[in-house]
Amino acid sequence: MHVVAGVLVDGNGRVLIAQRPPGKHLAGLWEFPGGKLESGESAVSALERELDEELGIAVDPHTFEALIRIPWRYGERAMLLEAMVVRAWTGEPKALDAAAIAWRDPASIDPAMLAPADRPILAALRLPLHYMVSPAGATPDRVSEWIGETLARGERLMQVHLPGHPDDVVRSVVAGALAEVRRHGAHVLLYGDVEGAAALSVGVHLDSSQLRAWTERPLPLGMLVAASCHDADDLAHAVRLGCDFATLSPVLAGSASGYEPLGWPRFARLAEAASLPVYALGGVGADDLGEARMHAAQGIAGIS
Ligand SMILES: Nc1nc2c([nH]c(=O)n2[C@H]2C[C@H](O)[C@@H](COP(=O)(O)OP(=O)(O)OP(=O)(O)O)O2)c(=O)[nH]1
Repeated sequence: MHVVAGVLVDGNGRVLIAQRPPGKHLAGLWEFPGGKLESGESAVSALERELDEELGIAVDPHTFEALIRIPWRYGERAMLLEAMVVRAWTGEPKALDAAAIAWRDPASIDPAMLAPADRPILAALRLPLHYMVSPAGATPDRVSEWIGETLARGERLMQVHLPGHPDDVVRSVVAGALAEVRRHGAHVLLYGDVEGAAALSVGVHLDSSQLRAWTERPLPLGMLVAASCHDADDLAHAVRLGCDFATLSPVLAGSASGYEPLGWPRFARLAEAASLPVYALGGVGADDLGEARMHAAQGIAGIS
């Protein structure tokens, strides 16, 4: 079953969510308006029709922006949920089919109120285009400065990785920067340190062996959990753990750990098959963002 969902975004960055009516599958949960493709219909035509039927608005399908594709399974029911961003329409959206509709800032939506397959859509909406990783080999002092410089450049998602330094030193670097990080509405993730992340109420980035070792999400919803993935198995595991996002590497350059570069076509196949936002990592820089977005990436991850 192929389902399309439209994420209407208004001029203030709020999105329209709709509550599924009583008697339907997932009744009472909130979703993005849309529905199933009819036979012979393309995804964009289906969305145009559904937005007319469910909200009474007219849209130009040429303006839709691909957001994320989520393969999902509700028991026996397997589906592909394809989400597209819609920024322009005519008419005032009305709840013609939904129990209710509401405009919300994505940051204020509780993922638990959404249909489960929509939680990765919310994650894709909230996450930025860049995931910045602290410079390899930097000292703790240098990483403290790097956090400030990175925030000043407008970046909002950062991983602190200080290999070879004790956990308490890394934690104090992050603790010292936390007020500034929060003031910017940014997020920081500790590499590999679940306990430290829980203590500081920040995110954690799991390495591939931790990804295998955990059997459930290591932190509550609201604290970001990310994972380093290299293949389809890793990505499937990250989805099972309920990770908010993953990095998939190496895309262009080989890695020190001996992985062969995936190349963009294989990256795209893996990212599309994964039900979570995926950042491209490994040999990619700021110039590759367009290429990455065309290949199903949430954005690019890296050091500079
Ligand atoms: N429309 C929509 N459906 C979603 C979302 N998330 C999600 O899990 N689903 C599921 C719920 C349903 O099992 C399926 C879509 O079914 P639907 O009932 O909305 O489809 P439809 O409008 O064609 O409805 P109908 O003919 O069954 O009345 O996808 C979402 O964001 N939007």
